[in-house]
Amino acid sequence: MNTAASQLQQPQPAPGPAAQPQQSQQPQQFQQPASHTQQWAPVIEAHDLVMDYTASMARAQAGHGVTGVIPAGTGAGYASANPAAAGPGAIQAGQPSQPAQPGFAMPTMHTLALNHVNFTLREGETVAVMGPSGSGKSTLLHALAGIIKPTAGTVIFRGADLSRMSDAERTKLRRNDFGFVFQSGQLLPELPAVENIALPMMLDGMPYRTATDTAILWLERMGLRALATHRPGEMSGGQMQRIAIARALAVKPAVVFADEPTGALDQATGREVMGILMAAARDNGSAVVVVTHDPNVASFCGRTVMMQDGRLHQTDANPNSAPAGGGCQPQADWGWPEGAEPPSASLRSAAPAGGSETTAGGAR
Ligand SMILES: Nc1ncnc2c1ncn2[C@@H]1O[C@H](COP(=O)(O)OP(=O)(O)OP(=O)(O)O)[C@@H](O)[C@H]1O
Repeated sequence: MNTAASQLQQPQPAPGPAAQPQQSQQPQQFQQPASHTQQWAPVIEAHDLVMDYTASMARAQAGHGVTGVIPAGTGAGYASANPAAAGPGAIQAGQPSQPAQPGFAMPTMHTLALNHVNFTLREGETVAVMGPSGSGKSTLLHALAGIIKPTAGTVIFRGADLSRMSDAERTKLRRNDFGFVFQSGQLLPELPAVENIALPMMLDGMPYRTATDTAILWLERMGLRALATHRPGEMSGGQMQRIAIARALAVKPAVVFADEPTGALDQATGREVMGILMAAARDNGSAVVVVTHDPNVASFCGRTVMMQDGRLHQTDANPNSAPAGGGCQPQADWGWPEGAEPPSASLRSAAPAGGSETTAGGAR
């Protein structure tokens, strides 16, 4: 990586409700890495999140807001994808919730994609979300990022309740304070790399020239200066992901949400992309939430949490990257931690009903 470019930094807003992204009219400058001493305050706090897609869709179709209240702790009244994990009174998948009435059957086979989840992300912290397919990982990420409105529960970003924001305010929040990296396909195919990176900055009001100058600096940092005028269709998967990372981080987001960011890459490229993502986020002071099936990807993060059947199970500080309690700690070379015990090893063996610091009403 270009040494000078690797120091690409932006001024960090002070944590707190009043913190706003700073919008410079100059290209970003090279600065010293951000201090992490102020990065322990919560940046996102999620309380008692419930996501019932069926109920939310029904309420939306009926023109109601999403205010459903579902009993905490048991998932009572709802089917579980894993009946053994369902609480007492839970309805098994495939069973109607009401006794059948002659001539009128209305099965409600709801599955809670989020079942009373609590989650705290601290400033600058890096967290991996793992778990089986369908366990609710992406739903959690989308709820934290304000992409979907949970059926119940609250998401607080630096003291502001997302559910109390208008759609326009939430859109602004996503644009200014959050960055997104998906598995693939997030780049606009008709724009060259430099404009793909510049676009979110321009949407935030930055003049074209300043935004593209800043984008060039990011391209240099990514080692992709030569691809500035290339369109996504002319790039490899790894190159596209590096462009996507630059685009996500160029707006100085407080939080980067990454959903399977290496899912379409081979292992070596995935390792490289994760190293770049984490180094850039660290230098930016951005917190990161990574949804992944890959324990090697999770091992880049300070902490791993495990989703199963809509519940968030135990948290596990990754010994190779952060002290207990999480936090973004730079690794020696931002490669795979050598000889690392994947955090998922212990998580995989965790009993679904084990103590959770993140399930509503559950003991830490
Ligand atoms: N838009 C939707 N409408 C209805 N149900 C949905 C929707 N999105 C997800 N679900 C359901 O919510 C549950 C959780 O899905 P989610 O995508 O969050 O799981 P995941 O853990 O991210 O899965 P994967 O690892 O396969 O991506 C699943 O049962 C899924 O079918």
